Amino acid sequence: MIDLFRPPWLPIRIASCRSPRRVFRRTVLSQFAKLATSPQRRQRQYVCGVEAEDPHAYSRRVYFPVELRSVFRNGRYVVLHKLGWGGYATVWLARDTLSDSNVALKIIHKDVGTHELEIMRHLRDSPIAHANIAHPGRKYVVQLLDDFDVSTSHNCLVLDVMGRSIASRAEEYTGGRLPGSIAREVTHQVALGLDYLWKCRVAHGDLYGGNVLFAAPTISAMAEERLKSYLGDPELGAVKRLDGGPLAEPSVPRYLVLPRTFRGCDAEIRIADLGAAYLHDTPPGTLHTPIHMRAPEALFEQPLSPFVDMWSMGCLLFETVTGRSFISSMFADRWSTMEEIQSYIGPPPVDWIDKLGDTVRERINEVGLRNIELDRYLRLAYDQDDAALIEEDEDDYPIEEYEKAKLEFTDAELDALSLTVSGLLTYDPALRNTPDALLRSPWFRG
Ligand SMILES: Nc1ncnc2c1ncn2[C@@H]1O[C@H](COP(=O)(O)OP(=O)(O)OP(=O)(O)O)[C@@H](O)[C@H]1O
Repeated sequence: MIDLFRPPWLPIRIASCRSPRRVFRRTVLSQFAKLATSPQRRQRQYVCGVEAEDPHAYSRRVYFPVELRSVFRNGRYVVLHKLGWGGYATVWLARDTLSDSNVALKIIHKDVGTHELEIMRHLRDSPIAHANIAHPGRKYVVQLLDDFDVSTSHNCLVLDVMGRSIASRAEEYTGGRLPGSIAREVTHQVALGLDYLWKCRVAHGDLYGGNVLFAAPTISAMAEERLKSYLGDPELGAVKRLDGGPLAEPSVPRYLVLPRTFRGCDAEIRIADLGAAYLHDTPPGTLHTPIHMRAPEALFEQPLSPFVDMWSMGCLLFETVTGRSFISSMFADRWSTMEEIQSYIGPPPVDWIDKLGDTVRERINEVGLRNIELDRYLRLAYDQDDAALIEEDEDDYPIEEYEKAKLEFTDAELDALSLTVSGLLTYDPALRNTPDALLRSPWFRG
């Protein structure tokens, strides 16, 4: 039987200074998942020389074709570069000629984008959002600057330009974590942003380090000519047909643009991507949060509530401060996640198990718990002490040394962190702290 608690990466010689588990999961597994589901595997008709979105998605009209210097909204927005792409959207850097600033245009298919637009309009226009306009967390949540129809099938959301995510920035630091003072400040800002969303009756529904981006105020405010020279010439890749024929479909652009990312400023974050957000009184049936940060009620098919965000916040706190994922098993599927959660916070409520099918129930009851208290697990993760984390496996799987992060927090600070995390990582959603209570945690008082 596969031992899900034995990190399978250990026999591999790793010379990286970053956390191997994190790097492996984020890069190799996500690339594998993307490849496995990529339509390019099914039927390839087009190729493109730059690493960018799948050109076939244009052919299927998932993306709207955009070229550099395209203009939108009667000439108000002029496209300068590309910022990225997601499953249903491409995101472009544009000059807002009315406000003389630079913005992000998220051009998204209406089949999925109307929901995100509704939530963002709620945050901009609803009476409850107006009542919270002075909330200190508002500035830490992405704001809708403008929106308009691009075509009958696509919307455009105009957003602030933002920098890299806290997760990708953390990977640049020794030990895969942000410096302590930034980690504390970032988690405080996320908690404030969550409190603002909570008061506006909105749950984010997909909170993880990849959706918390650093703000990029310098880029937003940069004068047009300076920005253009700063950006240089965008790298383009011609879209070609594999059979050598001419591009016949007007929905497929002539070229794709290699996206440009900005580091952003380490002082301020934005909670981004409200594509999975929901109003408190209309929770969804399922979550799309990465499995290793998904609340256990979603894994156990229990009803969802706004408290799923508080579980994700617990995972985010753990990960941002330690540089290690709360769920460490390499293939973080539903099973390994359920099993690993049990080893840190004990078995799930009996009525959750009772509601599962026989096979699932048997498997849950069979799990050999490793039983390591959350507080100890958190400290070992903070110390990046792999030898102690894997205990009995040590002889079988010799550990390669890699450069660890500096220890910056005192014992008392780690006590406060541990208390805060344990107030979020509980099975019963009703026992998790609200953002309001979270903000009173001594962890944030430093
Ligand atoms: N406001 C922004 N400023 C800068 N870059 C952005 C901004 N919004 C999105 N991006 C970039 O574009 C990429 C895709 O955006 P986003 O994730 O919002 O699209 P999506 O289709 O909703 O994605 P997914 O399919 O993952 O849900 C992001 O990974 C990020 O790199």
